[in-house]
Amino acid sequence: MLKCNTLIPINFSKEINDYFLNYYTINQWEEICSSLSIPPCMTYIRILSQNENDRDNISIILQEIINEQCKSKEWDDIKIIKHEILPDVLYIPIYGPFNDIIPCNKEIIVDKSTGTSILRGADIFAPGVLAARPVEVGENVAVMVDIDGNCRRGYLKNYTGKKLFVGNGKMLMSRHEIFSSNPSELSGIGVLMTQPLYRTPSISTSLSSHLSSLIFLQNKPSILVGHLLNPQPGDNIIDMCASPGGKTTHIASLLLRNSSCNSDKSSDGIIIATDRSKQKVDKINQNAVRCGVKRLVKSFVLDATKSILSDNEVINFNLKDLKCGDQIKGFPKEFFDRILLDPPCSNLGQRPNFSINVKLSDITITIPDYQKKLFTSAYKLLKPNGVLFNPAENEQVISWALKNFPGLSLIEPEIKLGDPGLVGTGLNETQRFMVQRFDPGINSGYDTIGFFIAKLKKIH
Ligand SMILES: C[S@@+](CC[C@H](N)C(=O)[O-])C[C@H]1O[C@@H](n2cnc3c(N)ncnc32)[C@H](O)[C@@H]1O
Repeated sequence: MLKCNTLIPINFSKEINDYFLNYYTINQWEEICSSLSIPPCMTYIRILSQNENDRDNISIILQEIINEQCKSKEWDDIKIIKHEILPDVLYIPIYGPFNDIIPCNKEIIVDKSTGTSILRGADIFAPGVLAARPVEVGENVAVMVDIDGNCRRGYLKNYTGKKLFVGNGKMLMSRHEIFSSNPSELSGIGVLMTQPLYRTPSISTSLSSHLSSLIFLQNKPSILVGHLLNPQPGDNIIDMCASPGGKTTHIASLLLRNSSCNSDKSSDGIIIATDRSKQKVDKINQNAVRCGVKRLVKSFVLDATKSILSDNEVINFNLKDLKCGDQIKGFPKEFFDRILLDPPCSNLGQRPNFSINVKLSDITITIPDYQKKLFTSAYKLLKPNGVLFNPAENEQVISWALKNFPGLSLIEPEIKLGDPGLVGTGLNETQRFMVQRFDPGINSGYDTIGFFIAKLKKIH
């Protein structure tokens, strides 16, 4: 039997531990560090139909696929569940860890992103296999993740670098088939995960079938953002950091649903989705097409830190002149009724993770400063009475915004699924209970990635 390391808590530097211990008890922080290395206990799925009754039908189709997978892998049944509060959400439990699995003698090595997908239920696509001793179709293998990224593709010997066991699988392709072509030319499942450390159906495999136009894999707090934004017919909405478009497409679906009684299609409203490169904007477009909301989504390349038109530029501005996919200069001040600002963050809350490389200065200076720059643009683009959503890095950015932008205030969220904001971060007691925090492994973060949401209104 091979001796294997299994998942261990994320190890942060002393300065990062000390920083977070200002806000969490030791027990809470240890729980967060352990939870970051394991998957959440649910996979969330947003249904793409605007008709909530379709959730039942989609749930039946999905359940059949899940039943087939469980049968073929000889697992107990796994039941899909309807979310009690979010009407367009289904979720599937992730069971584990199955620590009693005995690793097979032969092993293959996969990269970290493949390892992460395995822990969330995926089988292994052939390009994800980094190395293997000679192995044939049908053989069982232990699947190990290359933690330091040092394993060369196609390595033939026993890899002795740092590696972690994520389960056993069955080869659907031989070593020869996997390594005789370029990864870009390879496709299909190379290894079926028969005994993963965490057990849940592989929904991404199903996505290649007709289900891709019915469902969208998305984390629960991200789906919550769309519901809280609650787009209304006639609204001018912008999602300023939108790619790949998960939240944009959800907002568009909700707008379609909210406009369904409205026969005048020209007043449905509009969602502008911007990101900083053409490639990222193309991705938003692809998702808008897949989700059936292309009619409402106009996407452009725009640096959100420089998105306000000068007085001269405003004179010639006409939204209808802008061509989807183009680089644009920005928008007039106070142009939007609702703004979603989902800025880049430290990704500290993503899970599962094998290691996290983040510096304290990233969390306390670099990222908040960048978010503040983006926030300043968003504030200027917002109409008086407009609503701004900011899934920011943390409470400090929101507390800074409340002090620096007169007329801005937090709004009580209509749906609360998260925990209050942290103590000692600049928000007062009332404000703390108006933001929502999801900390991996703790209370509301038990079943999700880490996340933070604030809903603000510009009163004047
Ligand atoms: C957290 S992701 C957005 C995820 C997206 N809202 C979704 O739900 O699918 C942050 C995005 O911000 C974009 N971004 C970063 N800086 C930007 C800038 N100055 N202008 C526009 N987009 C920017 C990144 O390219 C990235 O796609």
